[in-house]
Amino acid sequence: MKTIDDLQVAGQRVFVRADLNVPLDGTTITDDGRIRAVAPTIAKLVERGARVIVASHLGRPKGAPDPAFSLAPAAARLGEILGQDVAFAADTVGESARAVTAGLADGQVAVLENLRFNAGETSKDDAERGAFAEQLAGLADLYVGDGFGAVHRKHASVYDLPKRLPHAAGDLIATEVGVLKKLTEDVKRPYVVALGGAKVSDKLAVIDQLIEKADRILVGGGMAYTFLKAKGHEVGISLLQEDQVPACLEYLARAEKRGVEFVLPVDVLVSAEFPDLKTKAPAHPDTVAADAIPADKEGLDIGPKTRELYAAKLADAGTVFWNGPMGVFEHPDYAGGTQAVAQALLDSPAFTVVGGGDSAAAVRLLGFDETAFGHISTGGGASLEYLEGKTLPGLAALED
Ligand SMILES: Nc1ncnc2c1ncn2[C@@H]1O[C@H](COP(=O)(O)OP(=O)(O)O)[C@@H](O)[C@H]1O
Ligand SMILES: O=C(OP(=O)(O)O)[C@H](O)COP(=O)(O)O
Repeated sequence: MKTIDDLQVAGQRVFVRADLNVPLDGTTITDDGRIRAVAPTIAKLVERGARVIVASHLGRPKGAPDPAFSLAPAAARLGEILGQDVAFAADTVGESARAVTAGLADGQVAVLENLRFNAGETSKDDAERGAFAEQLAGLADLYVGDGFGAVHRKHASVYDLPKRLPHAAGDLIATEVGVLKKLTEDVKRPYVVALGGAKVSDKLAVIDQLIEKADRILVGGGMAYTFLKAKGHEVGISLLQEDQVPACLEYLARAEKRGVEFVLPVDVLVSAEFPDLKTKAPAHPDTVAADAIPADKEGLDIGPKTRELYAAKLADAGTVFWNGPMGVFEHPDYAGGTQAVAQALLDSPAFTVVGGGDSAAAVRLLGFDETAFGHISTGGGASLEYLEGKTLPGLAALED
């Protein structure tokens, strides 16, 4: 893979595909880790006299503009971090984007509006994605891929655009790949993978391959309920991927056959309602055994016995990869499971990698020192698919 050092960037319009998909409370960024992670690449390009065009997705808007998913707050934060004005285009490839990018002088930076306001960005149709990539290519001379959190997506700005412009990997991608590569080549055992979070359908599939690589798999967060259902338990109104119940049964059986320890929650915190993340009003959850979730309740965190069990399963690890919060950590009543697992990682002698936008944010928001972990990755799904051994579209496109 070429790096920025292989490109002559002075005076050139350089398109940087970043992952500025940060957690927001309205228009307030609650954790800016992903912006800080890509800022050094942008600063390097600025210093070398490039005209930098930064693009990213934020959230999952439905292919049309939606003010709730505007990148304007992220652009403003990037300006503060860089210590210079950052222009913002009110669209991605329209009149505003053309005017703002054409007006850039050497060393100036612009951020485009959310890529996913355009249906072409995420389209499954190659021609539709290609047409959008052509429009993006018209804005720039060079491409730098540095949105590690999105390299597992076969999207126009990630996969099709680098095929149309001279390209290189940014410094964040180079660092992320360097650390994860070590985890695939030289892993100290026992290798424990902890999975949680809410992107259940995406991430259940990676377990298929992880069974071949890990010694122990701990499942919490929204991921746990499809497994509990597979074991025949009532899961109430918890997050559930019904169509993957048979796959979960197969994973459990295969893990047992291969001697991989598969650990599920033994107790959970439940409530009839999803908590109010804005007011953070007390939620008064009940603690119930994992095989006794009431039909009208939803599991929102792992319970105290599970926290102890998972801490014990992490204590003797040689390597830990953790993606996905153990509960709805954004509310204090459901942050305890995530807090306990983060603390167990710090207490274990293992080399620890925490991956994912929300997982990394959780670690910082719960007050942990991020430098105490081996590596905090900006990508959750991306790291998991890398560790699975999959070819990632956004990395393959940079290698071509
Ligand atoms: N039991 C649960 N039910 C619903 N949502 C959950 C549950 N546990 C965790 N979550 C949510 O998962 C989200 C993060 O999931 P995900 O995006 O998969 O993680 P990451 O960004 O770290 O890869 C958080 O917003 C958290 O509130
Ligand atoms: O937040 C992200 O991934 P993650 O939750 O797996 O860390 C990336 O920005 C990718 O977003 P997507 O899962 O909507 O494609």
